[in-house]
Order: sequence, then structure tokens, then C-alpha cells
Amino acid sequence: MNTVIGPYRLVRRLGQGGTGEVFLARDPEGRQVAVKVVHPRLAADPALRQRFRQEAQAASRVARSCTVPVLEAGLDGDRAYLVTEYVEGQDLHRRVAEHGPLTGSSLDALAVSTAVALQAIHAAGVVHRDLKPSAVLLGPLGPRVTGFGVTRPSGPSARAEEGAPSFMAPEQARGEDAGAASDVFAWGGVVLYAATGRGPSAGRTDRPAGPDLTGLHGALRDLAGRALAEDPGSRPSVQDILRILTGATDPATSLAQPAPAPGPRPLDLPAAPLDRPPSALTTPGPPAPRPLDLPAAPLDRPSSAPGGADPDHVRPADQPGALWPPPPRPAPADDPVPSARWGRSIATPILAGVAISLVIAGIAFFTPAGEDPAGHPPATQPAAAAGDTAQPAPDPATGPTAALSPSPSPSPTAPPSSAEPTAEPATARTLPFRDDFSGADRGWTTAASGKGRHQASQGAYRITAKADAYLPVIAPLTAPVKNTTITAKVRMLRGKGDFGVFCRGLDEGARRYEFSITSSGDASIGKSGEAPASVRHVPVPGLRPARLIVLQATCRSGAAGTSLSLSVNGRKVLSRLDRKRPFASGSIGMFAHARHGGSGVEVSFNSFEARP
Ligand SMILES: Nc1ncnc2c1ncn2[C@@H]1O[C@H](COP(=O)(O)OP(=O)(O)OP(=O)(O)O)[C@@H](O)[C@H]1O
Repeated sequence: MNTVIGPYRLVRRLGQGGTGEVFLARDPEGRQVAVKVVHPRLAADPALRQRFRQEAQAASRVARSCTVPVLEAGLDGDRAYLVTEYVEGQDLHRRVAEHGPLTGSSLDALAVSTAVALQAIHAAGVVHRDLKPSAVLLGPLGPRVTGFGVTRPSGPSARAEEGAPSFMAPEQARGEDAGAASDVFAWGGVVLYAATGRGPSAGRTDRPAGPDLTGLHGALRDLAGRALAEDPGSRPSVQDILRILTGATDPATSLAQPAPAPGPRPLDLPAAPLDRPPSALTTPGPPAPRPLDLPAAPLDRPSSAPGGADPDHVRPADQPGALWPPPPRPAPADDPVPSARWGRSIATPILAGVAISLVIAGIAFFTPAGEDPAGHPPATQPAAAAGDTAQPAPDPATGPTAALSPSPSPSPTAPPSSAEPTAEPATARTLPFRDDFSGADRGWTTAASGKGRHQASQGAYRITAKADAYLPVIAPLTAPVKNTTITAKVRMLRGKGDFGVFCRGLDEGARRYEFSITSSGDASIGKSGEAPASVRHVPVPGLRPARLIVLQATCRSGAAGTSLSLSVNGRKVLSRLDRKRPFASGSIGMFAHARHGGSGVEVSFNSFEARP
């Protein structure tokens, strides 16, 4: 094969996706990469090119520790292409077709690895949208997920129309927006397929009793069954899947809901929460992929093995006790797609990031997905929507300017009764939720790569963000949150920056709203992607961040947009209406954000409560 695209020399064809062809190729240094060439019809569409670029940028943010990185998105003439690391081995579809279902620890490792991949993908603000067996590559180091959707048309995929089992969630098949919960459905289908060779047959009327889980056992059976629930709100979060599969949580206590059954679901929520915090809202983003209109150049050097090993140097034989069978011998060099065919046979899509889970010596070793170490925002996230308004909340008694005037603040040690927490419900994994941090950490999470520390100790939860770092900590809820009022008691211990609570939805750009107090005593309501300078700050008269503050933040989304309000020590100081389309369900939590250099910022939360 003598075809060259960008700086890559194509070696042989690896596969055909619904929207493009994938080739093994060599980069200028001779390293192996996988190059997906987008269908010229799509590549020629300016809107799709733009989307390609944006989604490739999003893909490049997916945590490296558990993905096969997207190395480059480029253009060569009118040919758009995406370069990822090459994974030597079979995809799951072929593996099961040729060798039968996976069993034992191989199956467990596949379930964990694919969930880790989803966690990493979601943490980057991306929804895979097309997880399926052919998108799970069984490499020498374990399963990796590839192919998350760029320029993917909505609705059933071409492959599904050809009669292959569809792994698409019912809501996606209906043409609705896909969220994290849609990926969880596909995860359940992939696990079912890996264990049985059968697909989930989503939304079929001939499966009134739910998916046939015969062949799956134990926690995997329970999780896959719940993941395949028709109602997205009834599916477990990726975080819960991982907790259970890794033994961190007893399924009996964390999954109190029954396995899916026909009939209405108890929750009516459109999407599962993101399991990891999004990239930060107000710090600079990571290096973006090269724009399509620039000469092609790699985003990063290929490095398929953790630790930056050269992919050429990672061989199955090098892995002691590698669980996965050695990949088939490479097919003899061929040239099934001679260069003359490029113009017509190259299909469309774009690959995306992939998760790596190491499976060594029969133990599934995985690193929880991390957000961008610096907590970077989506580079393409627009600033506040045109209809977005932010204003100091009018004081009910004295009018709109009262909130800006000095006024005595209630004693922080005697907050208003509306801010007083109530007794914690027995399960406390859905709203209402309360944590006074009096016991052990109940599972608050942040990025493994987050810069700083966070821990519950002695009745408080301390968050220490290193210099200029953003450190969010996510509440350990098992169901997604959309409309909520959060009440938190917090004080600043040292440093400069801001801190507070947030609500975050799973939608494009992983929208997040932050309710903040700064070390200088201002309050603000910020939105992901906004430049810090454009976020309106309102001084709160008499506020001393070093004393206990009662924050009350409300996040409510409806047809008119998302209404947000912030009260400090019982007094409403800001309200805001974001007229962007309604906010999706997601996660909530607390954060600290160190700014202005120095040695970071440390805050202490005494309690956190969220109510519907
Ligand atoms: N990085 C890679 N390394 C090795 N093989 C790959 C790689 N990426 C894809 N492949 C092979 O190419 C096949 C097609 O991949 P592709 O991503 O196009 O699938 P798809 O998800 O069906 O495509 P689409 O996104 O267009 O629907 C895979 O099933 C796999 O066998």
C-alpha cells in the first residue's frame, strides 16, 4: 500500500466503520498509528468539519491514563483524518465471533475496563454515543474503547440497520439526545455480548420481560440488567458500576433499586450524572488539536503504553501473565484500498479517545479517570449565552440595590432556620442528601489527577487546591441531579481564591454552574467556559470568609432556561437566568479554586445538604 495521508504512510486496512475506514499506518518516525479517514462527503461539509474539529478537541482531553489518545485531527487536501494510537489485537466483536464468549476474570476485566473508559470519556465532557463490541479493542494490555462519536449521525447506526444487534440506548434510537446514561446502556449491552454473544435488543417489543441476562452472573448480571433499563434514570452511574465491580461498595447497599422490569421507572431523569468533575470552568485549556485548516501535525507523540512506552516496543510477550490472548498474526501486507479508491470508498466517522485498563497477572488494574490535571475547561465552550442574565438579587424589603449596601450579616454560627440541615435519610444516596462529615468519607470523589488534597476528618471536609489549581469534589449520589437546592457550611482556612458549591449537567460542554465566595468576600455565579473577568462579582457586606458561611445555591432548569440563585448567610445576594436550553441532569459538589499564585487555598466544609 503506497498511500500517504498527511505525514502518515498507510500500511494496511484495519477495519471499516460506519463513517470511515481505519488503516494501520506509520508516522514519519516509523511508529505505528491508526488513521481513520473520513468520508469525503462529510469532510467537505464546513459544519461537519467544524464539528469534527470540536469533537476531536474534546476527544483529546480524555484522560490518557485510561484511553488510547487521539494524536491528531488533520486535513490532507479534502481528506479529513483522525489519528489514534494503534492497538494491536482483535476487537471484541471478532473475538467473540471467532473464539466464543469471555468468561471469568477476562469478562470482569472487560467490564471494568470499558466502565473506566466511559468514566474518562465523560469526565472530558464527551459522550461516546456508539459503544459496541467492535469499538472495544482487546489489546495486549487489556481492553480499550475506541470510536466515540464525531460527526456521528443521530439515530440507529448503519450497522444496526444491517441487522447486527444494536447497542444503542432506546432514547438514542428514538433520536433523542444521548447522555452518560445512554453510554451506560451500551456498556450493559457490551458486557452481555461479551458474556453470551447476544446483544441487548434495546426497545424491542418482543422482550417485555427485559433483556435476557442468561449467562451473566452475580454483580455483573445485576449491573448489566440495570444498565439495560429502558429508562435512563434507572440506570446506575458509571461511578457506581466501578465501585461495585472493584469491591468498593456492596451492591446490596449501593443499588437499592431492583433490576429492570417492565413498567414505569421510579425516576424520571433524562441522563445519569457525570461521574467525574468536568474540566474546570475558568482556567486555560490544554493544548488543542491542530485545527483542520492547518498543516497536519501530531497533537502529541504516539504512546500506547502507560508511561509513554513506544507502541512498537509493547508486545504481548513483554507482558508477564498477560490475560488477553496474543493478538492474531498481522495479515499479510495487502492493499485492499488502492489510492485510486480514496475518493469514493472512504467512509466517515472519526474515532475518539479510548480507555486503557491494564490487565496483568489476571488482575484488572485500572486508574480511575481523572479530569485534566489543571481542571481545564472545554476549549470550545462559548461564553454566557446571549440571553444569559446575572444580577444582584433584589432585597425583598428594600429593593434591587439593597444587596450591594452594607448590612449586618447574621451570625454565621446562627444561620437562619431555612439553612439548617435536617435528619439524614436512611439511604442518603439520592436527594435529599446530607453529609456532616462526622464519620468516614462516604465516597466523595475527584479526579485522580486533581492538584490538591481532599478528605473528611473530624466533622469537616477539607479541600486544599494547590497554587492556581481547581479542585472539585463530587457528592456520592447514585442518581443524577437536575433541580436542587444545596446548602453548605464552609469557611476558608488559608490562601487566595474562591470556593463554594456547584451543579453540573451532562450536556454539550458539560455545563456547570459555580456558586462562589472569594477570599476577598465577593459572591458570584459562574458558568463553565466563561472568562473569569466576565463573571459578575457582588460584594457581600460584612462577609468574612475565614468565619463559617452558610451558602445556599439553587439550580433549576425549565423551558425558560436555568435559574440560579445564591444566598449567603440567609440573604439572597445573586440570581441569574441562563436562557440556554435546559440544563441536563448531572452531579453536584463542592470546590476550592486557588488563584493569584501563592501556595494554594484551603477550605473546610462543615456540612453539605442537597434537596430537590
Ligand atoms: N486504534 C485502532 N487500532 C487498531 N484497530 C482499530 C483502531 N481503531 C479502529 N480499529 C479497527 O477498525 C474497526 C473500525 O473502527 P471504527 O472506529 O471505524 O468503528 P466504528 O465505531 O464502527 O466506526 P464509526 O464511528 O464510523 O461508526 C474497529 O472495529 C477495529 O477493528
